[in-house]
Amino acid sequence: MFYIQGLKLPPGPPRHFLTGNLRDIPLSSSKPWETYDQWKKRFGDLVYLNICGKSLLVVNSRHLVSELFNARGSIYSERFQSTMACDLYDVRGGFDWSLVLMSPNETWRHHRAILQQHLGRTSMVQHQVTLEKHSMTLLALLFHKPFGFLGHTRHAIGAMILESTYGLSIQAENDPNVEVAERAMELLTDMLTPVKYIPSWSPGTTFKQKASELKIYSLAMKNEPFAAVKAALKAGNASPSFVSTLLEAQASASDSDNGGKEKIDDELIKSIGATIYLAGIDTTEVAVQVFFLAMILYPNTQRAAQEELEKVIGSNSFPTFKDRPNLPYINALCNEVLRWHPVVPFGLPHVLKQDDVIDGYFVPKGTLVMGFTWSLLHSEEVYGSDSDVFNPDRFLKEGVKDPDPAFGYGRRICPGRYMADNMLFIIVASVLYTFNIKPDGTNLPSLDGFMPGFIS
Ligand code: HEM
Repeated sequence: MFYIQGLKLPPGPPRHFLTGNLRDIPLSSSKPWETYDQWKKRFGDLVYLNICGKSLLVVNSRHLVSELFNARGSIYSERFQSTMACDLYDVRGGFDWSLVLMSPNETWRHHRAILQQHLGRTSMVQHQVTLEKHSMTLLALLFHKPFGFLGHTRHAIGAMILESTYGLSIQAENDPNVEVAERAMELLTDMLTPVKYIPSWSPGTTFKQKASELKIYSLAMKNEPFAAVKAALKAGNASPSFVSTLLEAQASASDSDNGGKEKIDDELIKSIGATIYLAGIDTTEVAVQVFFLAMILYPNTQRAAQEELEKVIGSNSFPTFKDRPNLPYINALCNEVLRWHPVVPFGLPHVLKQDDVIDGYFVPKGTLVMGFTWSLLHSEEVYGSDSDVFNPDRFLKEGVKDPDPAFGYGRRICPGRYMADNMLFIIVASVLYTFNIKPDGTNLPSLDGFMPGFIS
């Protein structure tokens, strides 16, 4: 037992000499949340781990995530800096322009404020035509090559994001902007798998090469689509988009006194534009994959959703956002997708800025604090004893809690959540209206196929 400043650390599994709880972490499990859930049952709402000297706190209740990330948000909103293996070769440096990794400083606040204007609930109306257009393209692709559904949905989400951000039309294949962004994402994912965080991991030449390649692609991902919008504006043929609007605001601010407003420079516009793709593509794609999986495993739910679509939309048109208020079951189904298998099951860790005391326990500065999203969204008290079952009906009941924890916590809550919700809705409604989703052959897919990592 450890005692610091006269107070105990929160409870957790026994630690080994030097490595702490390293061996307890289920790094290669396809269901790591099961281990954390057992710890929750054994130790309670706070579980403390130490991985080779690094403190990790897992928070298991809605009450405590709200207390820490909201009420004490001023000290629970940092992101991890240095100390990780990836920093040795500047992987972080490759993306330090993105607000996802920034400390909560003035620059981060400015980036978030601009992003929230573009992606806030009320701004969604301006993106919906684009989202509807790409959902129709998705249907055509699915019709011609149904087995390519994973690639088609990723392409549709990428096109939705890139067109609303840059106003660029995306080619069906070999689009240069998509290729650059995809390579940057591929390298980043490869280098940030959990195994890379283990200090015993030994950096090698391949890692160094990938790190320098990542830097090149992360810059290209930021610069190239931005340059295309600038050129289109100059030529007078830019489609309206987030970036074109910001560039126009920038031009009008430099023509006049900007009244003390914060400056919108090229670097800021480029960084926010690329962050939208970086943070939005994999997350939304996984949510759509969870939807396909659930529809295969729960055919009665699929039928119930299709019956609602047929009743509300009839047979003469395809679903649009105008239909949304009349589709309670589809909305409940989208919520259930986010709840049943949360895309980021452990949340993105926040870092504690200074020593703190929680419920009489001492928590040291620098602790990585994770809201255990999977557990909050599978709480039997909140969602009932069948919380492991995919059942949209639970969201039709009065007073049931939304799956908000799926989008993180406090000051760092996902600013793209309304966009994600809109993309998920239009894809779910359009696909279910048009197709039956069935397994290939008689074998049902297994729930063991989830990949360990931040995004699962
Ligand atoms: C189903 C889809 C999505 C899920 C489940 C999701 C989930 C999350 C989570 C868990 C976080 C971490 C929040 C925290 O630190 O507590 C996050 C952050 C973020 N998300 Fe999303 N996200 C999704 C889609 C999107 C989209 C479409 C965008 C952009 C259009 C986006 C932009 C961001 C950004 C910029 C951050 C970083 C915020 C910050 O660090 O201040 N996300 N998201």
